[in-house]
Amino acid sequence: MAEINKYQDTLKQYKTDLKDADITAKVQEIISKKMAGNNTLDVYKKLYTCIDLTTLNTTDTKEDVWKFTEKVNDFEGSRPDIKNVAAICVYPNFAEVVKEALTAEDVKIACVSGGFPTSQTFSEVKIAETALAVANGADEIDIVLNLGLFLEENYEETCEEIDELKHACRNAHLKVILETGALKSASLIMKASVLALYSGADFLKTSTGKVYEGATLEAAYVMCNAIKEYHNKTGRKVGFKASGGIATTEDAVKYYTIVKEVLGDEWCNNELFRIGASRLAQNLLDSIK
Ligand SMILES: O=C[C@H](O)COP(=O)(O)O
Repeated sequence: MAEINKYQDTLKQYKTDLKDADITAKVQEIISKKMAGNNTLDVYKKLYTCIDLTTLNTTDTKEDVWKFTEKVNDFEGSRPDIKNVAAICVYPNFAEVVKEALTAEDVKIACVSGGFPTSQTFSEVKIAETALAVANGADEIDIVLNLGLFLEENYEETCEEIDELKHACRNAHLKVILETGALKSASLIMKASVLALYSGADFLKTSTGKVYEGATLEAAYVMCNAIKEYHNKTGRKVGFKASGGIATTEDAVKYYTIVKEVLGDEWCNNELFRIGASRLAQNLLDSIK
């Protein structure tokens, strides 16, 4: 009971009864007033460096992943005015392939893990999968919040599982995917954000890009506000990753605008802001021509 109260008490420190209509209005105001100022070549170039270049296909082969990695290698130095993507994001069984193929500097290896994309498996399996991904070269691990536990308000087990996975990450960074398309309401997204933040997440990530609706600006706004409030209370900076369905330069600039307005310039770099995307990179390059 004491443990259950611990998580309820943590949630009480944050305003979690949010009205969806208020969030939508706030997002529209930010985009209409601030987005135009971010439609610049410098922002497009920065956005390129914030991409987690993703291939998460059921049909991915070692050869596909090797070629995917070679494209990132080939980009290195081909456009001296643009730095490379932040990371290559693959299924955990391909960490080793990326590690072997990757020659581009400063590009991280990110692996989805923990029973991605559903998180519906044994904690032991999630821990083993995560530990193996890290042992095989992953610098970053993207797991999905256990939505079943969260929605039945079993916050203790929800948080303990994240904490255990954080330990399995060792020095790798942990991104916690809230799957906001399944949570839907701003209040649930805020609660899930707070619990993930207090369980050791290094990044909050919106979506898996599978089954449910991907990132929305409203979810991004709520999550960035949670990160901001958490930083004000604790001093710890946690990153934000938007993912799922982000394909155009316009989409990317919109998310950048939300991050910049809520969290400030300090968050507008690939240490604290990522976009997970399989189709965005070429569109951004076309906008920079
Ligand atoms: O985390 C990354 C997402 O799965 C990518 O989604 P996407 O294929 O819609 O860009």
